[in-house]
Amino acid sequence: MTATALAAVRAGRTVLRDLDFTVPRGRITGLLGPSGCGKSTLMRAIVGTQANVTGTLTVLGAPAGTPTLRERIGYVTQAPSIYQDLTVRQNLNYFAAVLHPGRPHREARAEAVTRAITDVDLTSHADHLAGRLSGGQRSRVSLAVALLGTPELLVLDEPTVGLDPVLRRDLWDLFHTIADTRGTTILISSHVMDEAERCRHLLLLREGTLLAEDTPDALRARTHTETVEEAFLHLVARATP
Ligand SMILES: Nc1ncnc2c1ncn2[C@@H]1O[C@H](COP(=O)(O)OP(=O)(O)OP(=O)(O)O)[C@@H](O)[C@H]1O
Repeated sequence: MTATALAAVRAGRTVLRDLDFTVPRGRITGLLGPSGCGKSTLMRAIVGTQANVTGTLTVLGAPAGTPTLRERIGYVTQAPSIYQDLTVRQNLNYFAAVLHPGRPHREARAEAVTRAITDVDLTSHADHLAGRLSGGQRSRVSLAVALLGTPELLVLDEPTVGLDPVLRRDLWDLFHTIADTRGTTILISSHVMDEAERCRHLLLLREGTLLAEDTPDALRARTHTETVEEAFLHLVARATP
């Protein structure tokens, strides 16, 4: 994925400006920055749902928003997008039917559902109501929905927000497994800087502009800091006159 001179305007205000970056394929890229800096807007631009975007944005070789990209991208928004009054399997059956409707696809659908439930390690909860699951389990159901179409690109908007450290670690292990075993490109946003250490590539965003694009190691090395959080603060201080 590459962006050149990417900008976005929301309600008359420029919320992304002059972004140039590359997201490498088959790896985990972290989109990090404080609340309100434009992470969700950028993700919406990438999946093609954001209005008033200018510049060039190429996703999986096609301009962002191209209809054929829809089934090649899995997108998990911040707000839970699953039905609380359905079980985990019923939720997935429903979304699988939207993706591949019709009787001829029935077997493939059932297989895809079972695989997605296994992928996110929820087999033992498959028949539990989504509304009775913990926050972390619900996040995993949303992720399973996104995995149904075997996407080449997964866009995950703050998937670990509000989760305890153990669940966060488990989810990150899952993201790495998905990237490593399937070559899926993953873009994950977070405002928690320590999550940056788990990414292969980083985009640091602040007030709609890109503060840095680098690997965590290179970022720490060139700012002479120990953590990405310190590196971020160092770069903010340098950028503020
Ligand atoms: N529906 C909207 N209409 C107008 N402006 C909006 C809308 N949603 C967000 N914004 C503005 O766009 C800017 C970027 O918001 P965005 O949601 O992309 O940030 P974010 O980094 O994802 O924040 P958070 O981490 O809190 O979700 C903010 O200044 C916000 O006020």
